[in-house]
Amino acid sequence: MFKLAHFLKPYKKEVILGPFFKLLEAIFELMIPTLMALIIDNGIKLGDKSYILKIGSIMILMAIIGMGCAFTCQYYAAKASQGFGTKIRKALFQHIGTLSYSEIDTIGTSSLINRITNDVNQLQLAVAMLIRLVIRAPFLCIGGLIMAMILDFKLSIVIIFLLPIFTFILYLIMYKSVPLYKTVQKKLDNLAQTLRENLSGVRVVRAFAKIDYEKTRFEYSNKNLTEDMIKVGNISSLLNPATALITNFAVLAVIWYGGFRINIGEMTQGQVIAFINYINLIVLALIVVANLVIIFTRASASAARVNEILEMEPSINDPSISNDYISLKDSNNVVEFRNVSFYYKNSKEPTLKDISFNIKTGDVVGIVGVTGSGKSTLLNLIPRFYDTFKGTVLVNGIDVKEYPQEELRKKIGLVPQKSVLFSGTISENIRWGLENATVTEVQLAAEISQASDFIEDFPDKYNTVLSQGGVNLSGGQRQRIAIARALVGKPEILILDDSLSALDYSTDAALRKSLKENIHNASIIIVSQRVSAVKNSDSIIVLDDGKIVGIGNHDSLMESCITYREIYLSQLDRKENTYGSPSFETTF
Ligand SMILES: Nc1ncnc2c1ncn2[C@@H]1O[C@H](COP(=O)(O)OP(=O)(O)OP(=O)(O)O)[C@@H](O)[C@H]1O
Repeated sequence: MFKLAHFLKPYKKEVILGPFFKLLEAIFELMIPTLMALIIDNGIKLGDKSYILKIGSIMILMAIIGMGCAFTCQYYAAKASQGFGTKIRKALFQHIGTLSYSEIDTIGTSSLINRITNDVNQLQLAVAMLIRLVIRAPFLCIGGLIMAMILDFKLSIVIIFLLPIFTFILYLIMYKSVPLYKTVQKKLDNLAQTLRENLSGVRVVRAFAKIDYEKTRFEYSNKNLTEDMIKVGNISSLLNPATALITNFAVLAVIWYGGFRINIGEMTQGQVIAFINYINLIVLALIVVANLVIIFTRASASAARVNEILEMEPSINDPSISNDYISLKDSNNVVEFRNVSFYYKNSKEPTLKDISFNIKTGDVVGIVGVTGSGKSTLLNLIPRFYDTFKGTVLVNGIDVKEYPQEELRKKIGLVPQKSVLFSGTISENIRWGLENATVTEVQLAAEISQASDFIEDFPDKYNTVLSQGGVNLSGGQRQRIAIARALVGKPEILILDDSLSALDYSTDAALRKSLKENIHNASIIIVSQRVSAVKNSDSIIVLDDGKIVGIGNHDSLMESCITYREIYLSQLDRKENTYGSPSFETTF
């Protein structure tokens, strides 16, 4: 937790003054039982109304000042803890932005969300408690003991006996419950993961009639978490009855021994009542201390999870020296792979094995291969979402590792397999590709991507608001907006990762024709499961199990590459059966 302390720096004043005001309140609170004793012994007993009024007024005044102190402390605690949380959330968010896919894969998106929300909340709570109670509770405990000793030293032996028994019980409860809190945190991650998958995939869940299966999965995670929570709750619930029992025994002992001492004139009734109040004060303060330990233990587990992210070094960094020369074109090969091999962190087998090929300026290159053969992985190496294990990826003849990432990615227009749009209008979504794009540029990109027709049909046209990332659009419409977003930045390399899959054959063909007619300076890489989508490309790369098994144009591959021929013939049969004739296999 100490590693996160610097986030509290801007709140030095609040962190110092908050506990100070709480301490003042505690001092007033400590004096109340003694003043009560005075009222009983000197006011009520002697029937001295003016004395009762005088001391009563002092008590009321102290209560009002105490309230003011408590309020001020509360204000400082809220300001510091909320500010602290906001700063950590911001730092986490920014740092996650610098991490590569590899680190994000390792932690998992749900866990990242949980850490930014739930874990930061735990830390906020700990800071609020630190300001409000960390000094007050021990002060009340020790102060209560001193006041009781001043009141009557002999009777305070009861408290001296009470304290170790009470501390032992607290220790037992915490010993059992604290490790469980750490497990609970992990199980919360699992629950969030299940929930996230379920909610984001709600359509698939329904389409596959998997509601019952998902229900069982959710119930399992939920039950798992609930069981641990109940265990923690059961253990913690022992605290109150155990405390009450011990306190009541202590009060009994005070009344018995105190009564005896009143009889022999060594104590007054007021003092015994004040003594009982001090016992309650000490016990309550001890319970607060126990809760503080629990809160801080949970917070330290959360702090470790937050620190894990903040200390995670991004595996992909910009080069340390500035490479001004990279704006110059260095080669005829826009993209080149030289003996590239790649592993995912958690896999034993390489996903890509010794890949070499090059793409010339203005070329249209298709990549085909069965599912899982490594097509998307290969594409992800071009914008350097991952680093190669062996070999080099070059863009314009320069190793991608020598580019500042932003510079490199500006050259590339990527349309991912799953079209991700953001809440906002259609034009805002397209402008993601080029912030300052003019209306004409946005419209042109939409026209090339065959999106303009359906956009114009919406009453608000380009100002149509996409709710929740475009759930109000069809899959094909989302894909076309994603393509327009990639096109508007006029990339040097346009990558379509199976991003025409949701289009019908005629729109697919029209889109490819439009790309060919309008995009002249860019090289285009098209990954597709459909051979028809890449058949007329300048060159086609055939991937099988992470290896290139063929490169060439359609005709040469039909002759030389068995895998390509098999894929083509299997699709030809299917298409003829389904659509009658392969008449849309035009353009590239
Ligand atoms: N983030 C990841 N972590 C670990 N393994 C991964 C990851 N992404 C993909 N893989 C694995 O790498 C292999 C290649 O996956 P990739 O997505 O590149 O295939 P693909 O050819 O694009 O498949 P598809 O046509 O189905 O999209 C698969 O075996 C997959 O399980």
